[in-house]
Amino acid sequence: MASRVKICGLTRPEDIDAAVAAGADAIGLVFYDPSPRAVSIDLARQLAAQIPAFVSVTGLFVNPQADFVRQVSQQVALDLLQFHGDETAAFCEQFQRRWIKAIRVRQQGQIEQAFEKYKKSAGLLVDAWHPEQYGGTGHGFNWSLIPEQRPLPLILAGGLQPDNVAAAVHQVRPWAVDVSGGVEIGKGIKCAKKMADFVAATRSAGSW
Ligand SMILES: O=C(O)c1ccccc1N[C@@H]1O[C@H](COP(=O)(O)O)[C@@H](O)[C@H]1O
Repeated sequence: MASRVKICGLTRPEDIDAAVAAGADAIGLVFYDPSPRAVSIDLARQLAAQIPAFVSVTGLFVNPQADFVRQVSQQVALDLLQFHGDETAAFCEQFQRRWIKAIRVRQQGQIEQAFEKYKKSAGLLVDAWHPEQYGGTGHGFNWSLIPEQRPLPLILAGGLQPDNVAAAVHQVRPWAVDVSGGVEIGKGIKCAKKMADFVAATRSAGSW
């Protein structure tokens, strides 16, 4: 198996084209207003329409109102919902869409508990813990907290960049890696070269 690549927090049409050309398997659009990477529904609809078949589109939410998730889902061609806040499993399940849950890791045993709590998800995303931010911090965490036994696909995020993603893939062997800040030249402004280097470095880590 080889780790898939999701690039998150795109806000510009040219960055979508560059991410697709780089070989990203999935693109993430942020629907969380405080984020500098947040997109409006109108912009998201345009960006999603640019994405070709077999590259999936994920919508990222943080503690959203259910009506807002429904409104976005009706208007934007999303393949997957990503919940990055304190949402319960029951909340995430209500939309008749495939979903993944992100957790912010800071202690032993937390990931094992989340596998159980979110067992109906399509994957568990593990990100760095931060006292004030829900994600997109550019910080990593101690990968040795990640268990070998994984009842769900594990998506590794948090501070990944072209220079460390191969080591991350070697050590963790995640189903997928997810990057935002590590391929940017400014918040929400992606760099085509960094995205290409990130995908190439992930692929260079090989398969197992
Ligand atoms: O990108 C954001 O602004 C964001 C805001 C709130 C929650 C999550 C967010 N992004 C996700 O965070 C991880 C790690 O990002 P980074 O690579 O460390 O910058 C990733 O899944 C982003 O999609």
